[in-house]
Amino acid sequence: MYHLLKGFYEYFTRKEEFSVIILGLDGAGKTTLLEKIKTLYNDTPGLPPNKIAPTVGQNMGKITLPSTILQFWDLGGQRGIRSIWHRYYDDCHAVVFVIDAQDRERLGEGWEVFDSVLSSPKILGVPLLLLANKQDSPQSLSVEEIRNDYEEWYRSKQDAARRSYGDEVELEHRRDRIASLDVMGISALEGCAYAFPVCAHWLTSGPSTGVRAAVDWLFIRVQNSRRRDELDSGR
Ligand SMILES: Nc1nc2c(ncn2[C@@H]2O[C@H](COP(=O)(O)OP(=O)(O)OP(=O)(O)O)[C@@H](O)[C@H]2O)c(=O)[nH]1
Ligand SMILES: [Mg+2]
Repeated sequence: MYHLLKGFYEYFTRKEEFSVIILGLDGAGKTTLLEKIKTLYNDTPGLPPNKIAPTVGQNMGKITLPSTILQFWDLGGQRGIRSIWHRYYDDCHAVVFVIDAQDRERLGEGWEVFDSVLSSPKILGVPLLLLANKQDSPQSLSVEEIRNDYEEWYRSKQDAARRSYGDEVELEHRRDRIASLDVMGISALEGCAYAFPVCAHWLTSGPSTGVRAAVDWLFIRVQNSRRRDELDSGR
């Protein structure tokens, strides 16, 4: 009887684990974000920003939410390290792509890399969140400007492809994904989502809203896509 009850208890209190990969160019703020998430959700705080070095390989962090464990994989963004990203695609349940919204010079490079992630067949059905980081900096582009910049970049890429190949088929299936793309503004450094000129969320919910809102988004989206998978497989 004890074992039966224990089995029931374990079954009903078990936590499902989901993997989230954090991608983006070097210097975008991925590790700063991971460490901020650890600080906000775990008893042991993450590393302070001044102790964070460029990532050579990967960092991992886990947080526990109601009925769910999110396991984050923060992958190094330097050019040579990006070639290992695809190894994580098969087992991930969500992708976060971090853009440095204050580094206008590297936006084009960022979009090139983002676009190759977005169109990778292995993660076509996986929830994807674009984070416009460094919103604490006055030089940063807003969420709207970041979205427009990407759409403009995408349009010119499409035009170039049409001119070269007269070919739209390959680009076409990405259109839906881009149309439904969620973009959020955060400051991984401060944890806050800034609504210029002051952080509106800060006034209502404390200074950690931006990063928390991103984690909430991930929590909801991985649950929803799991339910869809269950329905598809008739469970
Ligand atoms: N102002 C500001 N600076 C930030 C923010 N997030 C990160 N940074 C700074 O950006 C720099 C790079 O941050 P990292 O977290 O190491 O960047 P990364 O994306 O992990 O870089 P790689 O490991 O090389 O791929 C550091 O100097 C951070 O302090 C932010 O929200 N605001
Ligand atoms: Mg890093």
